[in-house]
Amino acid sequence: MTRATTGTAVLVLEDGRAFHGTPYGAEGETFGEMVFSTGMTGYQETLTDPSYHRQIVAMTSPHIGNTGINDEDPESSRIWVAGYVVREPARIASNWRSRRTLDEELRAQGVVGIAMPGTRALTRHLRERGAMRAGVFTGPHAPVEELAERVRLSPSMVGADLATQVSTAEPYVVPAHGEKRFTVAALDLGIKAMTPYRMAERGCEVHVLPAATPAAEVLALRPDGVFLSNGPGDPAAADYAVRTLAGVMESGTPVFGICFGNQILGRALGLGTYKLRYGHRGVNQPVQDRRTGKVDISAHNHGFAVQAPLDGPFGTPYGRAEVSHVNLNDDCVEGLRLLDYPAFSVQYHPEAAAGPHDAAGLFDEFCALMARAGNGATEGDRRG
Ligand SMILES: NC(=O)CC[C@H](N)C(=O)O
Repeated sequence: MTRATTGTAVLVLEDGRAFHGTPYGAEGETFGEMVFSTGMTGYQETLTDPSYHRQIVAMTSPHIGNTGINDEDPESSRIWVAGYVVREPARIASNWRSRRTLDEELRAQGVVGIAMPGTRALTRHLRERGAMRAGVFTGPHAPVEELAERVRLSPSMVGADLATQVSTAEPYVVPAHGEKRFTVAALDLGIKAMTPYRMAERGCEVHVLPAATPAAEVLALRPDGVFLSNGPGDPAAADYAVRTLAGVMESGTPVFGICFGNQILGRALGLGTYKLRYGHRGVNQPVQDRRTGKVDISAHNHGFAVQAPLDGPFGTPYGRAEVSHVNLNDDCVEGLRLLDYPAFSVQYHPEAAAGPHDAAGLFDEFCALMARAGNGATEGDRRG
């Protein structure tokens, strides 16, 4: 049972706007970039997604915590969000898998949050004014203008290198389910557990590597393909990953990237990245494959995007490339495909944790790319 909400809490934005409510989760104070997620389901996956490191997440779905917390759905070993904002916490957690309440879990992991009636007003404010920093303060607090000043002193997301802070310290292997077909080297820039799982299901043995692993160490595994994961922070600050990818691409190894990985591939192609006004976070973003016209409803969590020409193929150091997918809400780049090199990437989340499974076929496409490149056990195991 969730405790009765007592006491006061306030959410303060860097522009001085304040929202009042009651404490939810741990008491104290926290700072981060204020973002909102429109997902109606999947709060457990959202909370444990390393891409949310240093972000305070507001849920637009008004009732959060209904199914409690289970031990199967976390996407990593801890909650990563810097703070949590909900409208109305569920008073009862009810699900056969539930082990404890969301409130208990937030408290146990020291995550400061607020329950407040104004989540709609907050979301509209961010949509109009754009992304900004925020702080949550529980208990008796200083005047709002003083708190806003402290928020303005907290670090910005622009220029933040965060992937190295969330990445695995040591490499580890996720074995293939059934017969092994491919060796995949996955650069962990903030990887979610479901991602290597989706590849393992397709016969990939996935070697998950720390974010700053140099190309020579990646290639020493003699991988059939290299995967670049999602991750937190500004892609413009992750030069080490761009360098690693450039080294990998000199070898001709197939590449697949998602989210942060799409941005890193974009940078390796010589493209720029920029901060979106307020980003895409949720499980119902319409993305169109420009080759087939097919629309996937997809899971998103990104605040930056790649700047690329939409009017046809363009030149890169690896031959021609094109924008493969666009978001139908705002036309932003949602995927890149190289035409003269076996590499592609998407800005969204085919691992679908949480979210619809429309884009799961992209993992099959990666396997097909590795098979076509003449790698993998299906082509005869040449590596002995
Ligand atoms: N989920 C992700 O990989 C996010 C990528 C990047 N940090 C962004 O906000 O755009």
